[in-house]
Order: sequence, then C-alpha cells, then structure tokens
Amino acid sequence: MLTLTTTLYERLGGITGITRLVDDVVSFHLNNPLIKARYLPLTENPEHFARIRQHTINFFCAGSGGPQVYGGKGMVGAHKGMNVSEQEFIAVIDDVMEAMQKNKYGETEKRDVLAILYSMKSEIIHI
Ligand code: HEM
Repeated sequence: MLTLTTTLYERLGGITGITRLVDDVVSFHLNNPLIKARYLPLTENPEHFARIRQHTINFFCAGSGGPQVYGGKGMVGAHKGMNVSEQEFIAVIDDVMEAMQKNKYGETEKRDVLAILYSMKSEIIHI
C-alpha cells in the first residue's frame, strides 16, 4: 500500500512560512505586556537580535522535520538564569497560536505545534 506522509515542516509552508511565522511571533512578543520586557533588550543589539531570530527559525524548521540545522543553545542553556514563570511560558505559546491564526494555519497544525511547545515546559520554566 502506498502511504503518503507530509512533514509538519511542509505543512507549515517550509522555510518561507516558518520565517513569516517567527517574525510575527517576535512582533507579538514585543507588544505583549506579560513578556515584552524579556525581549526588548534584544532590539538594542541588532546583531544579537539577528542571531537569535535566525536560530529560532532554524529551531522551528529542524524541529518540524526540515533540513535546516539548529546551531543555537539547548533549551536549558538558552533560558537558564531567567527564572521564566508559568504565566510567561503560556504567554509565549499564546503568541505563537495567535501568529498561526493570523497566518491561517489549520487546527491540526496549531495542535501539533502546541503539543511540541508544551512538551518543552520543564526545560524552560523556573530554571
Ligand atoms: C516553548 C517555548 C519556548 C521556546 C521553544 C523557546 C525557544 C528559544 C530559542 C530557540 C532561543 C534561541 C537560543 C539561541 O539562539 O541560542 C530562545 C532564546 C530566548 N528565549 Fe526562548 N523559548 C521559549 C520560551 C521562552 C519564554 C517563556 C521566555 C520568556 C518570557 C523566553 C525568552 C527568551 C529570551 C529572552 C531569549 C534570548 C536569549 C539570549 O539573548 O541569549 N523564551 N528561545
């Protein structure tokens, strides 16, 4: 029997769709009163900002089945010392869901991304 599978990466629109999504998420974060203080300092250093943005795009691509290689820190290393709260964690996920809504992704894709993000909770909060 022939089985056709589509990766989440493909369903997210590949590198083009994911780049658009990440840029929308960043812009939502910078306007979200619950978390903007965490991200605003990044805008003061354009090179650092560009590096984190590129890492985040590659992280999403690689994590959803794309060919890109993620070269940033692991989730514990990236968030250690921030003592991120549960509320901030949910705020980040809410922004991702809102950005997916804006870009008209389907319920299946939103559910898949939600499950992947939620699974990282213990590597990100209170560390
Ligand atoms: C599932 C949720 C999350 C994922 C998948 C995620 C993912 C990432 C990734 C891939 C990076 C780039 C690391 C690097 O370039 O080495 C990063 C950096 C960062 N994250 Fe998260 N993150 C999440 C939640 C959060 C939360 C809740 C906060 C705080 C509100 C946060 C704040 C930051 C900040 C400030 C940076 C930049 C760190 C730096 O300047 O080196 N993240 N995150």
